[in-house]
Amino acid sequence: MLAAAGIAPGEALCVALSGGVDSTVLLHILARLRGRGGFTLAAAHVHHGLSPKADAWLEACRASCDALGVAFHSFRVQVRRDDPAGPEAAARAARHAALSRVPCDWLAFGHHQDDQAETLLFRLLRGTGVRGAGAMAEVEPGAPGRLRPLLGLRRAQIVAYARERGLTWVEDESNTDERYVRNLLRHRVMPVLEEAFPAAVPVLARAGAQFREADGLLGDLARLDDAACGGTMLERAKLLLLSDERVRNLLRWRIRALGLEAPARARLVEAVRQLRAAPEQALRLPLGAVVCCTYRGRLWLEPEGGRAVPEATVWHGEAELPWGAGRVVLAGAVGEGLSRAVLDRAREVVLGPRWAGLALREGVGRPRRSFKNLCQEAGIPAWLRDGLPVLRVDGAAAWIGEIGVAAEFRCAPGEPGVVPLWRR
Ligand SMILES: Nc1ncnc2c1ncn2[C@@H]1O[C@H](COP(=O)(O)OP(=O)(O)OP(=O)(O)O)[C@@H](O)[C@H]1O
Repeated sequence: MLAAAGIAPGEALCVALSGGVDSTVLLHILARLRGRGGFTLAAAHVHHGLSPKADAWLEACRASCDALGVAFHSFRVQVRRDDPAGPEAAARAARHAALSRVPCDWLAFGHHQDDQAETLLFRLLRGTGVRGAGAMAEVEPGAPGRLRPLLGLRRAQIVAYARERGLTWVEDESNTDERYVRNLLRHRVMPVLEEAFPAAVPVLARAGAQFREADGLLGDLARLDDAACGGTMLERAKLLLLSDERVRNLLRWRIRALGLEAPARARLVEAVRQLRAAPEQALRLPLGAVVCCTYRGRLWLEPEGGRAVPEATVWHGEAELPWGAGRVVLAGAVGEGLSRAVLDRAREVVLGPRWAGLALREGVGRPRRSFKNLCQEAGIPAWLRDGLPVLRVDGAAAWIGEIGVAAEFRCAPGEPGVVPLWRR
């Protein structure tokens, strides 16, 4: 398995050592393989301070490492018992954050096949999608990567190994809420399941591997659909040519690519329904941590609560300026856009957001219209207005993204001009 993970000679492995039987056995096996595997070995223990035995666990881990000549790291983390996520989840988050600071190429965990089967069942019963049903992978590339070399072994095999070799380990007596449900599953449900289906554990573990494979394929499909729909800003019309399932899969994939949790299925179902029901309309569809925005044939995701209003930048003739998550390209042209001569004569040209009292005259002889009126007429929804780029020339609005150029700045036929293009 270590070879299959692509562990190169000289790479640093670190066992996440709780002091329980699983990670203690893992430590012993890896210590024996050290010479042949060509990797360096260390272990790290996280002291959560939740149990009165926490100090003893840390010392037991240190002693196991000393006996094997394995470098030992320990971390003390603060876990609030009243954490809104619950002490178990808070401890897990703090533990994983601490472990990811260990200077190593791979962290090795002691999860085994019974853990895998329980994880899958637990997640299915709590409600999960294909991603969650994939449970735990043997190899998770990353920095550091994660390995679970014991995933193919049953708990009983691990305990038998530990007994045969006279290893000592500590027992975790914690019984907080989530543990309680997990323990119920482990001690009451699994034995009944195994009585009826003797191969329940390996079968469930295999199902996890199949879900993981399916999840990988869904990711591949989303990547293809994303590219076909235009990449960064999706083309709504192309997106709607896909089946509902593929649109949902693509949105889910995009949300995860932002490092966020995918929303509940019902939310995605509703969002896709609304996208189809009003294919022309500007929409803001809540999807948990993000909002799916559509406007004029484009579709994109924004953080919930909207994006920060982009900052103003002075223009010194650059070909483009950053604007929020996108940019404004200022392309040279003839007889089009803003008059180059007028811009060159200006004391200051700034790309920034709208300001109070902003108004613009679209044509010679036409009245100056307020920003609000211009937006209303152009059908620009209120939620999009703070994010519109405005080119301000000596205090006057010369161009507003999605609206256009002011009459007094417009380039005459045959004259050199500058055409601003907002690329999101
Ligand atoms: N306090 C700890 N310090 C270091 N490693 C730990 C600690 N607790 C658990 N681990 C590592 O995590 C593995 C799984 O532990 P356990 O089953 O208790 O955690 P879990 O909460 O079910 O899993 P996970 O943290 O992956 O969600 C252990 O075999 C061990 O490798």
